[in-house]
Amino acid sequence: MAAERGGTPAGPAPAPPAVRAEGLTVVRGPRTVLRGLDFTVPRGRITGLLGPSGCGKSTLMRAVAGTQAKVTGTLQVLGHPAGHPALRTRIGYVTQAPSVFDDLTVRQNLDYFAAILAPGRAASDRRREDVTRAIADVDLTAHTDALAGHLSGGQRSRVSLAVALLGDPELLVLDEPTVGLDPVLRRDLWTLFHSLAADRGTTLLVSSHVMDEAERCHRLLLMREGRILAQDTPDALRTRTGAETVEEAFLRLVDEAAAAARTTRPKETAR
Ligand SMILES: Nc1ncnc2c1ncn2[C@@H]1O[C@H](COP(=O)(O)OP(=O)(O)OP(=O)(O)O)[C@@H](O)[C@H]1O
Repeated sequence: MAAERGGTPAGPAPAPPAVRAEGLTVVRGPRTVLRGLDFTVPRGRITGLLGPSGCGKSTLMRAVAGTQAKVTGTLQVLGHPAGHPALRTRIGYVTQAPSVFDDLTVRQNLDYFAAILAPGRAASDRRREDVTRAIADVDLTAHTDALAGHLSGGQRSRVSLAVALLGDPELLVLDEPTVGLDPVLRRDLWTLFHSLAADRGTTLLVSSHVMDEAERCHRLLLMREGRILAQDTPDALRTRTGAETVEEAFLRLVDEAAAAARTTRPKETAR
C-alpha cells in the first residue's frame, strides 16, 4: 500500500489535497462555463465528478489537466499551478475521444508512447514490462496484436486508458471512462480504479453522468450548471439529505438550491 505523504512522528498530518480550487472560473466562447468553484480532490482516493450533461465536467477536467484556456482563480495540482510543465508526466488524462493510432496494433500504440516517456535502449526491458502490464490492467491482453482501428469504441477507450497508465501517474483524470461499456467491463474498470488507489496510491478524478457510479467513489463533487452543488462522501450526502440513493440526494440538493435562489431573488430585485 502506498504511504500517504506528509506524516509526522507526532501523528499523521493530513496530506495536502491533490487538487485545490478556489474561485475557479472558466469562460468558453460567450459563456461563463465554470462559476467560481471551490473544491478539493484528496490524494489516493477516487473522487467522482457527477452532474448532468453540459454542466461543465469536461471543462473542469481540462482545467485540471492544464489544457483549458481562459481559466481564472486558483487551481493547484500536485503542488503546482495547473498546466505547469512539471506536471506533464505526473498526470494521466483520458478524454472522451480515444486518442490512438488506428493503423497501429494495441502493443505498437503503447510502445510508441512508452518510448516518449522512457526513451533509449537502456530502458527497453522496463518499457516492455510497463506496456505488458498496462495492457493487462485494462483487460486487453487478448487483443494485444489487433489493429486499434479494428477495435470497438469501448476497447479503443481502454487503449487510451492504458496509455495514461504507462507512466504510473500520481493523478489520473478520466472523462467518462465507462461510457459504452457493458456491465462486466464497467465493474472490472471500477475494480482497477480501486486497486490503483489502494495499492499504488493513485488519485483518481473520474467523471460520469450515471448516478449509480457515484456509489463506487470515495468522495463526490456534485455539479450543476457550472457550480458545485455539494462535495462529500456518498454516505454523508445521503445522510444529510435523508435520501436513499445519491441520485435522490442530488435531486434534493437541486431543489434546495432552487428554493434558496427563490428566497434571495426578491431582495436583489427590490434594490
Ligand atoms: N468549445 C466550446 N465553446 C463554447 N462553449 C462550449 C465549448 N465546449 C463546451 N461548451 C459549453 O460549455 C458547457 C460545459 O460543457 P462540458 O463539455 O464541460 O460539459 P459536460 O458536463 O462535460 O457535458 P457532457 O457530460 O455532455 O460531456 C456546455 O454548456 C457547452 O455548451
